[in-house]
Amino acid sequence: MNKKTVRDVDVKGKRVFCRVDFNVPMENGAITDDTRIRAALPTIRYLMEQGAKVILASHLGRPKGKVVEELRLNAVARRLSELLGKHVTKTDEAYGDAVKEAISKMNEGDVLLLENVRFYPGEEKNDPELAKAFAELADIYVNDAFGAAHRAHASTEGIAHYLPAVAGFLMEKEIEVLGKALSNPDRPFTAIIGGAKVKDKIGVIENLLNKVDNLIIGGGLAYTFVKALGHEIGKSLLEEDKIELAKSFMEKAKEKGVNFYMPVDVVVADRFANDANTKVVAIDEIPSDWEALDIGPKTRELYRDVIMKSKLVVWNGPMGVFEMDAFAEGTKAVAQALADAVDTYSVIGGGDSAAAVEKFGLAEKMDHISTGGGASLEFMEGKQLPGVVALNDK
Ligand SMILES: Nc1ncnc2c1ncn2[C@@H]1O[C@H](COP(=O)(O)OP(=O)(O)OP(=O)(O)O)[C@@H](O)[C@H]1O
Ligand SMILES: O=C(O)[C@H](O)COP(=O)(O)O
Repeated sequence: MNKKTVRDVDVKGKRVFCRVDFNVPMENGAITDDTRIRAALPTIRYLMEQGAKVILASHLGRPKGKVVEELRLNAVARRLSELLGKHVTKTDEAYGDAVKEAISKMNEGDVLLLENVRFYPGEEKNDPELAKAFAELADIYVNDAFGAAHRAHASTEGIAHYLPAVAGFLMEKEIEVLGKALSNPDRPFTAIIGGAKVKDKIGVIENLLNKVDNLIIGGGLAYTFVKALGHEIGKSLLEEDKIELAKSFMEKAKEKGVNFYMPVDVVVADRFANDANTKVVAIDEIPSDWEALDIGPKTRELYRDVIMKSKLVVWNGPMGVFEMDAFAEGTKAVAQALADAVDTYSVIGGGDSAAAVEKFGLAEKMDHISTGGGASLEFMEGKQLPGVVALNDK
């Protein structure tokens, strides 16, 4: 990475504004998955050990510029205190006099967590005044929030214009792993694209078609491709206006010599429910009043085979409705194949695929699980991430 990192600055005794992505899933005020908090620990611990005064900032959810009580970061501060084995002070605001006062009391190695930065309308508007108010709190800016690096917000982009700005370890690792996959991949290089909608994956498929040896399609978006081939897809997900695009992707794959894999069989259901009646049918035999909610056993085997023969696999989006056990087998099979393929470097592109790997207890077996859903998608589309661009060059 051609950007400066925490290793390139002297943080001893300095106030460091460190943007992290603590946008964790919560249920009834409790954190249900603390992966993103754990992922930021190496940077936080490093800053503490180097004698910095660590001021952490994050968003949580989408409060749209207003205070939303359930989206305060109090539970996050408690969890972080437990993980660090050290009290983390939490302020009820993200800038201003009370915050400055709290920071003035910090000793070297102390950690303070600011309130949800999205409680302020200026955050998402990247308001320079808010960016300046954040910058006033610190001497150095560290961005370790890869998950929010695709957002040009005051705490992810704006602030970098007013302070020395460097990347944290998580940001560095994410950019290096995903960057290598796109610029210098070990081959055969396979991308597995699933999830709900073609619309969300257009850019990724377009970009990856120029880079991969194999492109595997699964999930709800596969059925627009199946339809494009002229098959009946019953009540399966369809984006009518993307059929032509799906055709053009398949043509482009042929031109480029990319092996394009689609489901050969599927699990169909008579309704969208875990206890629906289900059966496995060939891809050209989907009954008109049923919907395909998972890839079938032959497809699982085919995809496993491709994964096993690959040196690098990037996976984004589930193969079926994995939240329901009845339609989780396809996603599980892909996760299991990646876990079994010890010579294959596996990169999980965040979001639902990361949640699925976690759910199946296979997270430890993956080489890299991105903490960014949208951010890793945009990166794989070949876009520049504003939160990275704004950091100081080496
Ligand atoms: N065949 C299918 N029919 C309907 N829904 C499906 C099907 N296959 C997968 N899904 C649903 O797609 C959803 C995931 O799609 P989405 O595009 O949000 O995933 P993603 O690419 O992992 O996104 P993100 O990374 O932003 O979380 C899951 O909730 C899953 O249930
Ligand atoms: O969960 C994420 O993908 C990041 O935290 C960014 O959140 P956002 O999509 O609300 O900007």
